[in-house]
Amino acid sequence: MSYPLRVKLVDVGPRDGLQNEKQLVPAAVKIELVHRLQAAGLKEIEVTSFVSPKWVPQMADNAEVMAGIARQPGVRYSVLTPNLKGFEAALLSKPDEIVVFGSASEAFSQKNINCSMAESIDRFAPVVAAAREAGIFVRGAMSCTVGCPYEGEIAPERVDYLAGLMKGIGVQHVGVADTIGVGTPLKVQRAVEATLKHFDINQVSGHFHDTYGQALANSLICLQMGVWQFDTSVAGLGGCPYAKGATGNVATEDVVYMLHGMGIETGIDLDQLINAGQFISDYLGRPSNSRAGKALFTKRLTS
Ligand SMILES: CC(C)(COP(=O)([O-])OP(=O)([O-])OC[C@H]1O[C@@H](n2cnc3c(N)ncnc32)[C@H](O)[C@@H]1OP(=O)([O-])[O-])[C@@H](O)C(=O)NCCC(=O)NCCSC(=O)C[C@@](C)(O)CC(=O)[O-]
Repeated sequence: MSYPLRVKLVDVGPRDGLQNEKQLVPAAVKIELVHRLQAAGLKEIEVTSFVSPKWVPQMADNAEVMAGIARQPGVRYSVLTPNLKGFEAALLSKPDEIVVFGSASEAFSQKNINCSMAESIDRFAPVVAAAREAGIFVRGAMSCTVGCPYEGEIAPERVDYLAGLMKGIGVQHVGVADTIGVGTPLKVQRAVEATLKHFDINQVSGHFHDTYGQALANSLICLQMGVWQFDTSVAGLGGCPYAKGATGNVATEDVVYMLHGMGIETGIDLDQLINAGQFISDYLGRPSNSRAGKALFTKRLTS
């Protein structure tokens, strides 16, 4: 079995991780989290989303957070933009990358962005065109590629269809997301295979929530398929407001621990990453969801 020599992780903690928090997290805390993540060696951070504040109040400080970051050369800062209004607002914050987000499930598309899959693509098309015209890289997040909180299991044909639509409007990279963390490795493999009909292996990443404890196994099977880019969330923060019961993304610390243990480079300093996870967990007043993070932090205290 061969594995990639190097893996790129995008920490989505400041956006996906915090969007579902009931208490408003101050912009200064979000900015400090971004600073700690870049200090730990993360080269891409999903900072915030330019969505409706009525839908996701936690992200209402998007411009303030983007403006407050002391940007580090070599680090890419990405933001979610569901429509032209969001893109135009995001543009003022000079993101390196924008993310349009669609779903392989019709029901989730309606609940999350208030439109059908086809309508979402019509909305994304001018956003993608404008971003590419402005020289901004475009990623597409594909939600519910194995399971949906409203429709249940999702067939790979739905992923094939969505990936084809994303490709058709000029999206440059897609994330195969298990939004509610129900996927198991062979189902995830089929979703990735469906995506690979439209995108090159270098244009595909995995985005796995860990609700059922499958996210590391799902990441591993992707690695075996040659996928080398993953979204992860420091301290395993997260959940989507429109996917009730789903827990956070796989913890960045757990993925880094696994990858380093396999001899795969990430460029991330695990000690500093654990500090970042501890910082946000302390702020939120609850333990980190990262198994490796907790174990290594306890070991540090007792040695
Ligand atoms: C898409 C909309 C806006 C449609 O929402 P809508 O209500 O259908 O929008 P609308 O066009 O009818 O406009 C209604 C109001 O919203 C405003 N509006 C319209 N657009 C914007 C905008 N961009 N920014 C700020 N305001 C906006 C607009 O100006 C208007 O304001 P009003 O006249 O009533 O005062 C809404 O459904 C929305 O914001 N949804 C976002 C939901 C969300 O953020 N979900 C979480 C992210 S996805 C996710 O987490 C999954 C992912 C990516 O991580 C991968 C995975 O795990 O699956």
